[in-house]
Amino acid sequence: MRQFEESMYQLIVETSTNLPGDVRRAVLRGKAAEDAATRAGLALATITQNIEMAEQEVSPICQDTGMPTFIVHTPVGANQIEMKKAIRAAVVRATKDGKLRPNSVDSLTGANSGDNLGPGTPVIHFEQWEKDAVEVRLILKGGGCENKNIQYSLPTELEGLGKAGRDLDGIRKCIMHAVYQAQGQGCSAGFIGVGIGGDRTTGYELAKQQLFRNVDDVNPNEDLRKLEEYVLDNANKLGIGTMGFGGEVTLLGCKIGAMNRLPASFFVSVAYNCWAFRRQGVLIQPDSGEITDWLYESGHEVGMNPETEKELAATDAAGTASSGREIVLQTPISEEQIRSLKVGDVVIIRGEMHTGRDALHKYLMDHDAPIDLNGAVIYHCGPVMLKDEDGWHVKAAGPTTSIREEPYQGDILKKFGIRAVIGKGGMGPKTLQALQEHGAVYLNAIGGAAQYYAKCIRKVNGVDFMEFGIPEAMWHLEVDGFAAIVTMDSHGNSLHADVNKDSAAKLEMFKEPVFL
Ligand SMILES: O=C(O)C[C@H](O)C(=O)O
Ligand code: SF4
Repeated sequence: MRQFEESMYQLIVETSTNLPGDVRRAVLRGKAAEDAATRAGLALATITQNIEMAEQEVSPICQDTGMPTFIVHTPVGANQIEMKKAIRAAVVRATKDGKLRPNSVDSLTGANSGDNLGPGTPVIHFEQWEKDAVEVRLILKGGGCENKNIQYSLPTELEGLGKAGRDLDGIRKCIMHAVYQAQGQGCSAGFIGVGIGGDRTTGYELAKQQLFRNVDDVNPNEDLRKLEEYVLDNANKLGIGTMGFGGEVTLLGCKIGAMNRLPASFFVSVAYNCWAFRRQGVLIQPDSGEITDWLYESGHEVGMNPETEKELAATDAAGTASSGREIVLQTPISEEQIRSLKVGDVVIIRGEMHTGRDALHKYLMDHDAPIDLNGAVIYHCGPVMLKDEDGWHVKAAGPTTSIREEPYQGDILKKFGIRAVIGKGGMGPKTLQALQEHGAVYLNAIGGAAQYYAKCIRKVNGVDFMEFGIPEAMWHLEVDGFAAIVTMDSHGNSLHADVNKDSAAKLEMFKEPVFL
């Protein structure tokens, strides 16, 4: 097994940087179904471009490289202890090389271990089988979409859908509701894995297992096949759209599995995965540890932007077409400039912005900021950063889910004079009110487009709070050409509130029984 560690390293790099062929095809199908001259069309064009960039740069598709989860099948007698050591070593090396973000955080102290090792991380499951080869599958599922997983206990009462009973139709309602409740926050358009039955733990495990199925496979169980097709067709009628911008494409894949349950329990567990659906697998020759086969079609075979130049032109056109306006904002930004912006405007940011997420927002509530934030732009982002003799470099830097900062954001805006917040998925009424009172905007960047945004960062001007760990530190970044869409303005308008309301109304269309 000399080569096993190297093989695991290759598996991690491939999974993090090169989206597999079946997933790419699903994204392309979504793009074809969406009107290019809309906000969702623009988002999909950015996503496809980002997928290409990640492959070319061999850098993370999304900065959140998730919870590395390895599922290993071994022949009887294989040394699992050695394999575990090799997997952990490969994880450490991939983290050092910027292919994985340091993502293992002490739940009590908040300390980041820095190398992705820690109690419970990475996740490694072993199972024996009677074949000669070793099989390793890896999924890198990010935190934002993980937060959108949901588990239902039937019978239950569902918002908009009424009673969901212990039958196929009750399951149908749960799945439709699961897609609705995720809105754009798990970086739709997404893929869902559903586990029917089991207990609370094995139900979620089964849901995650479904994510290892090929996007284009056909469920051998006739009832489940019908349900998968129904959900895929109908979830797209909810109008949530890519990034929750509204539109035709909300779901790209639906896979459902069933297992036995206890008489008293009936769980439907849903694992929501973003479009950055990173999973791969390899077959390993057990003596040498070398890779003999990849389990999913390589992304390399499925080009995302056959006519990149034309696409880019179309993207720019779409950006302006969606609102008719494209506005350059140079930091620091004045209140007057902000007040002139409306939902739908595309802004291009130039100057300095500052990253800040969970740890920083909590801190700023009762401390001073290390720099002057008057007129500043805060970016909800936990980047992948590497340091060499020339200083820090940004390897991946897309937005994180903003709603987590809802309890703090309004107060912090006012306290420090911040004029713009960039993130994804939108924020709630408290922030909307503060935007109006103080004169600020919420800008939605395209979730997962970590290479696309990293390219806009010209220089790392500095960093504060390194003690929070790389993703949570406050990075001061010099940007140019950083495009984002105004989705909440200073006049009380919120695209997110509108899409939420519209999709809630549409959800009610699915109230009547379908599977009797
Ligand atoms: O942690 C991140 O950078 C992003 C996260 O996956 C999210 O979707 O919010
Ligand atoms: S930021 Fe979006 S694309 Fe990245 S892991 Fe989170 S949910 Fe997925």
